[in-house]
Amino acid sequence: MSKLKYLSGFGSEFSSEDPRCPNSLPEGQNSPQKCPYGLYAEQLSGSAFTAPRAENVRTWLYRIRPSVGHRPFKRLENVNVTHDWSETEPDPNQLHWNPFDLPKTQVGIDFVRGINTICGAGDPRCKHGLAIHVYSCNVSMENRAFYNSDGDFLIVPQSGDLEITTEFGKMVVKSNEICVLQQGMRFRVAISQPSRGYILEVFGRHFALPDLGPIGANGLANPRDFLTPVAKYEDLEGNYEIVAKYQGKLFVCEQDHSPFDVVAWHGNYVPYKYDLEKFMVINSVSFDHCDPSIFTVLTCQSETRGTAIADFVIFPPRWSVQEHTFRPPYYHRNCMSEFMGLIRGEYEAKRGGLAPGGATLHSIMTAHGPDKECFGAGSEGRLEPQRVAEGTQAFMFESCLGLALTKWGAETCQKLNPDYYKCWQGLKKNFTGPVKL
Ligand SMILES: O=C(O)Cc1cc(O)ccc1O
Ligand SMILES: [Fe+2]
Repeated sequence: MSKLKYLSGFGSEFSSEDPRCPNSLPEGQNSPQKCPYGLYAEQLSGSAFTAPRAENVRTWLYRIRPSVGHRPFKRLENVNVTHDWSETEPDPNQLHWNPFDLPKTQVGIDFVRGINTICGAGDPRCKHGLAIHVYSCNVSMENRAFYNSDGDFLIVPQSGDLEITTEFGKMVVKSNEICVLQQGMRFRVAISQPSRGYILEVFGRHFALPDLGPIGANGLANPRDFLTPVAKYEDLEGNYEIVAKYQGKLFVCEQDHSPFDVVAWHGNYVPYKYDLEKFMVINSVSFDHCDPSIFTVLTCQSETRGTAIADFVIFPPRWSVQEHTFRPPYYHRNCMSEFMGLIRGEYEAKRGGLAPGGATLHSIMTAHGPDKECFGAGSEGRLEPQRVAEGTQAFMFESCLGLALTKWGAETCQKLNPDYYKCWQGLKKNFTGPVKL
């Protein structure tokens, strides 16, 4: 496939026309009596009409047919997507999942069928909460599109590239890149090999770049490195399925044409992708271990100041130079929930304890931190400047909410490691005792 073009920027007002139809965007107004090329105008609203200007997001789509021309939705059964947070009993233990399986069956499982909810909290009806899923698929979505009424998907591919066709155009998202498909945006995922990854879903609020405070105007994830597709329509007749995620359940309907028929669009409510290698890492160059919030790529804020429904945080390769410091992550008990995954390599606080495609969950106030080996190496090693996490990429979904496990996450997947707690056993007492008088 030829190299795709993208628009660069975060939160920008963009406009895009498929080059096959020059001047397809109406000039000077959104809804002319007749749109150029006989297109239909349709607005996709991502915020209340009356949201403050800084948070007001919407896009105008100029399409061959309006989205409304579909037949009725019916429930799609036998899926592992759920927002029923009462399926299992609460569990305050440290949890560790071995890598989730790629589909084991000869039967084709596409991206939508391959979504399995692991844990979450809250309710999309109240526009408050989140869900964490993994996906695992072995075929492309054919004549099938998906949209999420409940919130936004932040997708973290772990293995396998995703070629994502959206109403706005196409984007290819590789491992070590992420993408965000916001509420309501229709998309289709094509793959060229069995593929697996993680999904962070937030209900009713959008991801934003974190404030930089005294860091200044630049750093962490820079806005220009976020890429949005350019308009590219298909004019295809034939049976097409639209799958909707609505109030935590999946529904499917049919229509007689491709929904990817947007010839031109303009607005600030768009899908985007980001290459994690572009992250400008900031850290202590003197002493002590900074809190991992310095590695926040995107945040979805709650109504409580500075407190996230979900932060997406990475642990990228970097130099470690701190003096007279225990450099690895500290021992920790947190008022937030910490779900971690690994894209590649190993996680510094748990070499071998977390494998690519696996996960851990350290829930609210659940004690966690470096394993025995890491503590030993971190307190004895020579503190020269050192590259850490080379060739690796761990990440964390951190949330102020208490997460409940689904039945799939706790049992069906059969990936929970009952021996996880053992990595902290045998942390021995080093106390030298009181001063001898
Ligand atoms: O390893 C973890 O679980 C996440 C984590 C990272 C860090 O840099 C400091 C504390 C912490 O809990
Ligand atoms: Fe922590």
